[in-house]
Amino acid sequence: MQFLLEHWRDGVEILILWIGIYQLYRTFRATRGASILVGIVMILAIVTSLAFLFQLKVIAWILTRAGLFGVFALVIIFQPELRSALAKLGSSKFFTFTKNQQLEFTGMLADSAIQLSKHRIGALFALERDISLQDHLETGVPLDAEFSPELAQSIFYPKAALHDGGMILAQNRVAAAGCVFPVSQREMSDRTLGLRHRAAIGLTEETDAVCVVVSEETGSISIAENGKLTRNLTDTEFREMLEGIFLPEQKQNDDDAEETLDSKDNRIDSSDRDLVSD
Ligand SMILES: Nc1ncnc2c1ncn2[C@@H]1O[C@H](COP(=O)(O)OP(=O)(O)OP(=O)(O)O)[C@@H](O)[C@H]1O
Repeated sequence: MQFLLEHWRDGVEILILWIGIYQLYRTFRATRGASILVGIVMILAIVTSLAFLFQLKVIAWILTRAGLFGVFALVIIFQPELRSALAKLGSSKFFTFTKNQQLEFTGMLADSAIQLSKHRIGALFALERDISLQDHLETGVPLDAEFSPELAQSIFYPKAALHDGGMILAQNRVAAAGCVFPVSQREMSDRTLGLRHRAAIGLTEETDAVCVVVSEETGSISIAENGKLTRNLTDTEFREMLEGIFLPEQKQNDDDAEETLDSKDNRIDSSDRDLVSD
């Protein structure tokens, strides 16, 4: 009891630090700087342990003094992530969308891409996830507008001023249009793949964004994720894939419901067979 009374503050401190470090890790784990941070922490941990183990006083002294510069270095390395985290603090990133809002947005995006495809209007959408697309947003025209299929159609209409380039969707809103994305430099086996599709692959190689491409030439719809392009999706496949990415639970429920129906059908089928054989 005496021990608890004396040391409860230490426990609270450890808990606060643990929560803080875990939240930092969660914020940065999906970013490009995450591997750099892990590398720096590992090197620092090894060198510090060696310095204290072998009583290397000068190195230990340098490490303690270098800590301050280390903080500056981290601020510079994580500048894009910090900037977007601060911007999101002021906006609504911490506001999580309800399932219904997400379902509505995904449905609207699917409707929009299918409409564009029917009219053979070329389009490129990039959907921001954990990694900020701020750098790419700055290559285009910031909009911060509510998304609607009509707006997408007006923007990608071939004679419109912003039809060239990609549209960035962040927080279920149109963040910008006319943005230039990095074109994938990977050796493509398919030489028919033009710049719009390669830009979708390039952006999803560099970030965790998901891209939707509508081909002007063929009207086909493709989705790029993690640098992989899934092409020529039918309307149903496209809707299902979008749902699978943005509403995995919803998709799972739908699949389960379908499976239950299928198994019921199978049961009916087998009983029918019995009837026939009898
Ligand atoms: N780096 C880029 N970032 C964003 N959009 C781009 C980029 N490069 C090209 N685009 C868009 O792609 C259009 C050119 O597409 P291109 O015909 O080369 O590609 P594609 O993949 O064959 O597409 P489509 O099937 O629609 O013709 C440009 O008009 C421009 O709007």
